[in-house]
Amino acid sequence: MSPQPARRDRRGGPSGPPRGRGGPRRPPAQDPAREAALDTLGAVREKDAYANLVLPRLLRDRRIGTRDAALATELAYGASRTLGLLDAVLGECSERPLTEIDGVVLDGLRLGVYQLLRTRIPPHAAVSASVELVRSRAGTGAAGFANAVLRRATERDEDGWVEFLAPDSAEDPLGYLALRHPHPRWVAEAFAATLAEAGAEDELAELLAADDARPAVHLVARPGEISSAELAAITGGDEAPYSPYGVRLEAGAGDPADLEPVRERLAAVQDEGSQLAALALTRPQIEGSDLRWLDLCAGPGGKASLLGALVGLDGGTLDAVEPATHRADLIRSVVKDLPVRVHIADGRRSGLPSAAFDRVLVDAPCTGLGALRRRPEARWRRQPSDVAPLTTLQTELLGTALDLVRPGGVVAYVVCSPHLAETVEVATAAAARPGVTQLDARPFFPDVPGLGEGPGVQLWPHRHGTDAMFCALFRRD
Ligand SMILES: C[S@@+](CC[C@H](N)C(=O)[O-])C[C@H]1O[C@@H](n2cnc3c(N)ncnc32)[C@H](O)[C@@H]1O
Repeated sequence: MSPQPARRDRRGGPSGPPRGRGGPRRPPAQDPAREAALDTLGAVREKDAYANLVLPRLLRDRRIGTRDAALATELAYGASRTLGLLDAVLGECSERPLTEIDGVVLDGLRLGVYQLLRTRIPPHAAVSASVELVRSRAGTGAAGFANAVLRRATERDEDGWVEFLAPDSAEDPLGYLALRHPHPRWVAEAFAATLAEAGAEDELAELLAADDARPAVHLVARPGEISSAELAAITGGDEAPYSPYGVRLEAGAGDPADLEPVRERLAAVQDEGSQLAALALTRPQIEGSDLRWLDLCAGPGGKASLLGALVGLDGGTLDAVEPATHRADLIRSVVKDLPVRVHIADGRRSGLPSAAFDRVLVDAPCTGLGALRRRPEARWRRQPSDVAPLTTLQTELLGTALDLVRPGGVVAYVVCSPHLAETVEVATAAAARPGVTQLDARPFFPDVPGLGEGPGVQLWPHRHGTDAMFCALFRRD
């Protein structure tokens, strides 16, 4: 069944106010969860803010209680993640183009459609709460418009809308899946290309579905301070399957920053894939000294903290380079009692001596397409044009790392992305340099299944429950 045509106003547009005009305002809605979610979407849209930084601050500042906080989180992160599907539904239900709808009204509509499609909130409650929210921010006329649009959105559930709006799954399977598990098409294409390289193209649906789910939180136990078994017992989590320092907590298990071992800096939040990539640098045997390690792109310090603790156990040191001052400050705060020296510098010209380091990590700036689960709005913000400048920087940073490592030493090139241009292509170009040998990284991810043909390792959310980290290892001859 196709949606009903929208009721038209005298100018021939759908009912509702023109941009920026509203009727008399009612007192603010008493709905702290939806208000916080709406303000989060507003900050993401207007200020390019990160939902997962804005919302926790709002919840704290407004002293929003646990139940409302859980609802606000579900709505703000869920709507940010599924934006492409929500806008496709709204595009069908509103005769006014979405670009002509006031931002705050559009965000209210997105939250409304999200509730209709993805929550158990009864449709009449989802519609009336969203309409009241719009009324409180944009007036009575906007509320009438929102009511008309959302009523049309109630005509189908999520499956119904996907079947109605998506391309035919036989003719355009990728386009279908990109709407079914909301991802921009170019991102789904990049994932499909990497899976196809590994002969695993049939895993795309599973990957996109995993990427569409709220991830578990992973903790890392600081080596020498606490074991993963102790950390799991204290936090009620489970020891991670692959990282000897990892603990997995249930998704939505509360704010991990409140956990005692995290407050006491015995543990930190770190995806298990990041732990594995950092550990891979430490595992290849090297001859001679092994006490001088370098993290060339270190902010905000997650891997520097793990590597600093490990090299410190043997009396060694880690140099950590980061050009952004505020991120260098974050590194300093997490490595306080570790043998780590922080340098504020561009990794390509840090002034550090060549051929001096035993092990070098290049955890390069990247598109972050491997961590879309954790950054709700990121998939819609990233653009294909972001890739080329990043691959240039990645190539330069990896080249510098290969100059800074000593003969016989090891370099790990790591990105949180499965995009072939950022992974295999950068690694292959580096391996072609004279005096550089790419190692098969798979043995340095012991007991991790599904690592493919090598020599690089690509982790996946649907296979490993980690972010889609890529790691390539090199030895300087
Ligand atoms: C993927 S993040 C590193 C994450 C970090 N290793 C961790 O585990 O917490 C990449 C970092 O590289 C930094 N960066 C950007 N350009 C850089 C450059 N030219 N040289 C060194 N670092 C750079 C970014 O500011 C960012 O902090």
